[in-house]
Amino acid sequence: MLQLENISIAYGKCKVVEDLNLDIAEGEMFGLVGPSGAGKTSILRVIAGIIKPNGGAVRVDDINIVVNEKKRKRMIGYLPADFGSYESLKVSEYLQFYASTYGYGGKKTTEVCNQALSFVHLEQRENELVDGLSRGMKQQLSLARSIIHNPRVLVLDEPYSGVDPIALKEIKKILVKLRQLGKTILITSHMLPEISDICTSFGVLDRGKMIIHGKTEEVITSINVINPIVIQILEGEEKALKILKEEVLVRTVSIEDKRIAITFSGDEYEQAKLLTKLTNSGVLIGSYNRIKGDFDALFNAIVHQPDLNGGER
Ligand SMILES: Nc1ncnc2c1ncn2[C@@H]1O[C@H](COP(=O)(O)OP(=O)(O)OP(=O)(O)O)[C@@H](O)[C@H]1O
Repeated sequence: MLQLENISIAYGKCKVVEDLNLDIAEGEMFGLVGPSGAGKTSILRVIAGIIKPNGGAVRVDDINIVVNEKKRKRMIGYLPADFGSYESLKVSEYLQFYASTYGYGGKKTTEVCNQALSFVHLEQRENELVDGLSRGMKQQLSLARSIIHNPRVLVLDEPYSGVDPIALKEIKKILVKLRQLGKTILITSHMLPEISDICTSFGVLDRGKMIIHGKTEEVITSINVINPIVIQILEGEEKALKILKEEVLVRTVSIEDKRIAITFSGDEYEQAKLLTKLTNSGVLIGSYNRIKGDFDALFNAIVHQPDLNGGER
């Protein structure tokens, strides 16, 4: 539904993104993660029409919104990374201003502003000054601004940035509600753990290249291959080692403290089958677990390791 086609972005001579392709299906919440400077904000700015790409197209339902500004404005809602300062502007005035940029006027303005404010749970704050709001509330207000014209696609640049844990929970709830409404959402973050629980798919961007992407479960499974399975053998260690060394999905085998650690490239079914094979051959197993590892470590491993999708880095 939202397609980036050979997108290239450069600032002067500095190429930030080159020939990037991405296809996000309708209703997906796609998380774009990557270290600082990877090019996430630049990509969102291209989709939002803030900057023009040096090459390529951004399509929503086959309409190239890089050239069709009217459709882009109608179809895209954007939450920028920087909130900015709005001295002496009340919450209601802030939203009314953005509503007017979408052509709303009179009663309709009040209606869309109230709807957006209530969607992000800020209806009690309409008379407060924008600059007096907490960072979390500012992000909620920014979300209200991005949905005011009821766009089909939302591009959200680090909506959790700088917010406290309570606000983070609140914002996640709002995002899930938007996903349930069928919005197609592209959200950026520095950290995979922050978004992996709400995104249906995600990609990791490093130096302008998408080094891995896909459905969240699939990506997590493929990332998981770098985590070992640790097997505690109570009886039959020799037999277990023989089986494991012959198993094609087992990449490496090492022994530590009567426990065998293997790197295993199979999914959870193949993992279960291997356990059955071991026990059926008489090996007595005390425990058999895939070390989960934390997402931070996984993220660092992907960003600093060769491309798991097989592409060039
Ligand atoms: N207006 C600009 N002029 C020159 N260079 C820029 C400009 N905006 C971004 N860059 C450079 O482009 C690269 C990508 O920046 P971008 O902000 O897109 O990355 P990012 O992944 O969003 O990083 P962060 O997570 O820190 O926001 C960086 O090297 C940055 O310094």
